[in-house]
Amino acid sequence: GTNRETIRTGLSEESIRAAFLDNLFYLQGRFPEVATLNDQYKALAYTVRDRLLHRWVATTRAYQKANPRTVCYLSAEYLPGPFLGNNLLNLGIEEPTRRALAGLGIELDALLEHEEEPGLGNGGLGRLAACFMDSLATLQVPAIGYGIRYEFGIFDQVIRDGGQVETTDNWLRFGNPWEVRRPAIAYDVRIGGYTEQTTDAQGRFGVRWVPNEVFNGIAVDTAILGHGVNTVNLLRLWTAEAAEGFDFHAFNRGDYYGAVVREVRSETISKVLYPNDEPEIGKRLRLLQQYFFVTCSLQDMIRIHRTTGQPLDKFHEKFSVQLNDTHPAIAVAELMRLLVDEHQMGWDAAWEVTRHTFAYTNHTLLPEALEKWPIPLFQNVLPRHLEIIYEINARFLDEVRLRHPFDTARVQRMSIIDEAPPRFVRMAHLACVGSFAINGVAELHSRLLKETVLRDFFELWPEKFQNKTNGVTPRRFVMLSNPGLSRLLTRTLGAGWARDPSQLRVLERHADDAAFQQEWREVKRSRKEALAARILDRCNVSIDPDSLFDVQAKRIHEYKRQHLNVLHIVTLYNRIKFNPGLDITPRTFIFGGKAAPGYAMAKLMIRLINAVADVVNRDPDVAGRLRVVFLPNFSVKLGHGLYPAADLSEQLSTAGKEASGTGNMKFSMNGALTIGTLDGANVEIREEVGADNFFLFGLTAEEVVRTLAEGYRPWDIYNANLELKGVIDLIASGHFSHGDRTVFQPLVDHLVWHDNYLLLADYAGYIACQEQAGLTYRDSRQWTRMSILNVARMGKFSSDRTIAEYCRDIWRAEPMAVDV
Ligand SMILES: CCc1ccc([C@H](C)CC(=O)N[C@@H]2O[C@H](CO)[C@@H](O)[C@H](O)[C@H]2O)cc1
Repeated sequence: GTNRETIRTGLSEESIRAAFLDNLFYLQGRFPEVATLNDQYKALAYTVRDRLLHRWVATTRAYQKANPRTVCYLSAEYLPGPFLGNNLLNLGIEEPTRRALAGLGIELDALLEHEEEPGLGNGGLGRLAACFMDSLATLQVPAIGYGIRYEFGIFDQVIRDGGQVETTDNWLRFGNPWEVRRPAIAYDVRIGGYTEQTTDAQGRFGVRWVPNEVFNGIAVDTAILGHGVNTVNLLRLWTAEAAEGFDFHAFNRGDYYGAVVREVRSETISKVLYPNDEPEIGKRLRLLQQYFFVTCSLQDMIRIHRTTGQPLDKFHEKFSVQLNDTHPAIAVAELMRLLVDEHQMGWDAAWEVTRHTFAYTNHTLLPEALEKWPIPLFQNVLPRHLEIIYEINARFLDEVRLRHPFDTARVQRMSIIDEAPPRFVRMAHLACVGSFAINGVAELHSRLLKETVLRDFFELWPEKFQNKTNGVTPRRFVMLSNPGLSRLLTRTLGAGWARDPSQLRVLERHADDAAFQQEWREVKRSRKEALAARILDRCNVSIDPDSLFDVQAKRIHEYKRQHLNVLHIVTLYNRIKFNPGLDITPRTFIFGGKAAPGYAMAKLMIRLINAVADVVNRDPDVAGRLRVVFLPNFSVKLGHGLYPAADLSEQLSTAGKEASGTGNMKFSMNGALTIGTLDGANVEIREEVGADNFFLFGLTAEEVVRTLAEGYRPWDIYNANLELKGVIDLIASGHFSHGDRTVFQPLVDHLVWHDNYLLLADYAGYIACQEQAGLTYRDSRQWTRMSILNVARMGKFSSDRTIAEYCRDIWRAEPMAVDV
């Protein structure tokens, strides 16, 4: 006789079971005997969603009442991962739910496995946004995440004949129980057209923008529940629709295409995620996507602000808006347009509000990744914004000239407009001029930003520059992904570590305790066995859980140097071929990662990994001492099984190229040791865990610059290092490509003649460091000690610490408890 109340909100096994059966019947129209896996999953998802909803409503009500300062995160990408497991964890009902379902003969893990994840991002930047949303809610900071609800996310990767094949990510085919469509929250999005001067009744000059196309942005909301709190923050993603859908008149004229063309054109805006993690110049749809979600988000913030009754010139006191890289940077011009054109604010007053509203995070130093839009395209899509940007730029350059008279070169370098034909809008410059804070995502990266790509801006505004070293949420990446480790930590330290990871330090005193070490190894072992089972099932490759699991999982990119990892594998292979009795530490090399579809060298790197795997895995001389696996379709969900099972985490980027990295943190938090360069957050991980507990190799960022500046000749290294020459020649010989010497020629040629990312320069150091790691692994007492110390000292890399710093130093936002 559970009453209505508990069926919707009860957290007990009984009420969850009752609610599940209720939803299976009333929402899925099924009874248990005929329910499909998807029916069961949806019924459970709605059951869990119900238990979020009253917290969601309570949070919204509390925010309306208290009108707190609110953080708005503008990101073109979010990689939240599957929701069910994380919501069960944050509600603290995983066990009662598992029992409730078991009572009906249903495996919770089967439903967790069934869930499609929203792949609305490419990699690090998108996942960081999701970790930030988890920490903002867990720290009870009022926040809204704004983005795009792509109908098709990052492609699904299939490996066919050793190569990557992209297939459409139809993640919404079964619907999405976690989202709530808000048709009443819709905004006009104007595109193209022209502008004209106007004078209003009082004779005041203004500008009218006459667009040649208008469509709508509709809000689709997802609840983001914090861990162990009542706070539910909003992830508001915009979907595009035609202002007027079906054109009946066209239909009556028999012009059926005409009847639907507007619908099709507008829907295209939020149809698909751009699968590249570096910009492609001049993609009109990409600019449309960026403007689309920015204007809907700013219009939504202005609507919320007006409900508080506060005047618009206090907008920046209500909202702090973070620009997640330059992708939303058009927001600086759009807020000016809304304040000046739509709300008749004077330019100066509007600029005061704007420059105190935005803060900008840079996520990459790669020059080719800094977005700039050709002016003709910009003029065509956003004519009014171009005028506003010209005005912002004119006033900005006046300030630069004041500070640096006669320094025309500096003025040209700093201008938001790149005068090189066809002339471009530099989005990073617009972001810097329109923001009160600019930050990098790791100490080294933030320093290099000030010394290189944003040096001029640092010299002009040193007070704007900050560092905010990235972090990851320990909820998804330890508690959810590694419950065995989580239980061992809680039994040893109490449960406080999940909310305050600095408590992990207490583990140091257990690092040499034999019994604890044994438990520690069993936790890792069980995850390695689970991953081995998954790899056997997915890739039909059997791997030995006793071997050293050596893992590199991240987007495929030359600066991340997956091919340096392959050079090590072929080196070991050659050593075995040369001396079959060689006593090496058995290793299993596991790769995961997608390549941008248009990035030929990255796709060739995937081909090389699979080609080497084919040969090494069935070469009798190797006799199982080496195994190579490319795990297809790396995603947040696949990461759940990978991070806890790794012994060694590969962080091989050329120093100065990886802004931070976040996978490095997830591996280390799960007890993997890191082999890496002094790049990005590796530097700080090594500082925290101790140099003795980190396998370091490679040139430093300064040495990289010097080596390239002094004229780098990889050919000489190739010829001087016989083992390296043997490795490269074997690849070039076609040994891994059925004798076909042409397949990997481009990669080999690039290495020995250009090697922009200094693989050959770092090769010898890397191989020696790997030998060290292999030897250390044999001393399991020493290895386990290092593993325990790594976890003990990873507290800094919780995204809670990162978010607390953003709140203190940039957003000036305070936590606000919510009672239900
Ligand atoms: C326009 C295409 C595009 C898409 C994404 C990006 C991102 C900036 C790439 C990215 O994901 N950067 C990664 O951001 C992480 C979070 O801060 C860092 O940890 C990684 O080092 C950085 O490569 C650039 C260009």
